[in-house]
Amino acid sequence: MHPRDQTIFALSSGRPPSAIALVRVSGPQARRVLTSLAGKLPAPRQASRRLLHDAAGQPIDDAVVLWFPGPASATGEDVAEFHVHGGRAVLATLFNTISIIPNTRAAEPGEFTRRAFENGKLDLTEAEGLDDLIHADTDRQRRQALRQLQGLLGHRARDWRERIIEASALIEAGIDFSDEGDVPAELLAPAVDAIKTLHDEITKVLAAQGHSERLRDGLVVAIAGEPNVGKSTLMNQLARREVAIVSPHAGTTRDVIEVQLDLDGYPVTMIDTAGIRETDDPVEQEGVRRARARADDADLVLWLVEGERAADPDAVRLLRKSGEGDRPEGPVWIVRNKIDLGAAGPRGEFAISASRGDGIAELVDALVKFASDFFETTEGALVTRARQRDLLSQALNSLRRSLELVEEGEELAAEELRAAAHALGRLLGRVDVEDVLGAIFQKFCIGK
Ligand SMILES: Nc1nc2c(c(=O)[nH]1)N(C=O)[C@@H](CNc1ccc(C(=O)N[C@@H](CCC(=O)O)C(=O)O)cc1)CN2
Ligand SMILES: Nc1nc2c(ncn2[C@@H]2O[C@H](COP(=O)(O)OP(=O)(O)OP(=O)(O)O)[C@@H](O)[C@H]2O)c(=O)[nH]1
Ligand SMILES: [Mg+2]
Repeated sequence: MHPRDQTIFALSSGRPPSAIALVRVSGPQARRVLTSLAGKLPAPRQASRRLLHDAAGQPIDDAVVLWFPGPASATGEDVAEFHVHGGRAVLATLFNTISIIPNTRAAEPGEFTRRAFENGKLDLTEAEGLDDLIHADTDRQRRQALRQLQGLLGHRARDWRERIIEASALIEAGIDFSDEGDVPAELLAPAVDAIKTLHDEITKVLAAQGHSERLRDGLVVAIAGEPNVGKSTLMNQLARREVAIVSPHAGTTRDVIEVQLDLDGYPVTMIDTAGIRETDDPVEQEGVRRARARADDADLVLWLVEGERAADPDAVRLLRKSGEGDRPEGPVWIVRNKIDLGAAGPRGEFAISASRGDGIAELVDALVKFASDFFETTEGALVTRARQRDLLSQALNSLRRSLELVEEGEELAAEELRAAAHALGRLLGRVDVEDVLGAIFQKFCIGK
């Protein structure tokens, strides 16, 4: 039997033990699974309380079960759900009992969604949105993912694809009409207009993307500076817990330490690094190397200084020196720590006491403002991944070439339109799916 025809099951809720666990079953045997464990088939789409039994007739658990006959189910197949007590032994017995029913097996990551996709319940952009929604940590990430799950990009892409195919039909009709050589311009005018409008619309959607791809994994802010200035203390203050070791001993932090923060809905990865200095200790040298690398990649560096000392401009410049390629040097904020000891820095610096908490609220406000500027144009963005951006750009390039060709009355214009439609077909997962499906679904959670 083909793996696609097997009935799959998985724990769709979090790790046991949990108060309640949801086990989903999808495929042709879902009905049999449900009736053999829970007795007579419950009414479709209605919660029913049942005592579940194993193959020997022994009780497993007091449960709630649901029956979604296909195709009106999340996967498009027959689906059974078991809402059980989320203990390890309950789940082990439940899985055992299901798996001895022929043609059933444990689901692979993303396999439920893959089946939903294959049964036309969602397109590829919607499946990507679903995965993002499951991994969303902040409210803004959630809203962006939900827009995608609801098909906002998918609907636009479907509409563009249809209109491109129509324009290409117009051109082909024009070419057939003229027996030889050049196609009369007035015949092609409607197609030209249509292509121009499409080109404008796709350009706008791409331009409105902002940093939406970054909203998925967050803004990176690195805390850097010389040893012992209080970087780890600041990190703990921002994280509101003891993530990093603090000690009066210079060279305490060696590894790069990360915490995920939710700053007013903006996801921020805060990084604490080893104090940067010349050292003979090879372990510390490696720490300094990592600190430099991460700070160099960060979207923002908080450069911590203490006491009366001015920030060493050379050290700061060195940190951000490798603005190689097209990446500009990123911003650095000077943050003066330990102001409780009396030293006040020049204006334009942040002044804090990481250990007492002075100035932290102001620093956090500024970070929120920075994040909100960074993600400003992201609100409402429809494009959230490189895959989507690349395919839209390809469609756009093909449209532009087809416009040049059609204005010359060239037959090849239709070919370029077909390429544009093809790129949108790939975006939706209508064509050439095999190479992307594995890559997308294997990163999904089990049970989704
Ligand atoms: N218990 C439970 N909760 C869940 C899910 C689930 O599968 N089970 N979901 C899993 O993703 C999400 C809800 N998504 C769902 C999507 C489609 C259908 C469904 O039955 N669709 C049918 C009927 C549509 C209708 O009548 O509204 C269909 O599309 O034909 C159900 C849940 C989140 N919560
Ligand atoms: N008085 C005062 N002491 C502070 C403040 N912030 C940190 N310290 C102290 O400064 C020392 C160094 O703090 P850490 O946070 O470990 O410094 P670090 O920059 O992470 O040091 P390395 O990891 O070694 O580079 C500790 O003894 C802290 O308690 C502050 O605001 N005021
Ligand atoms: Mg430290």
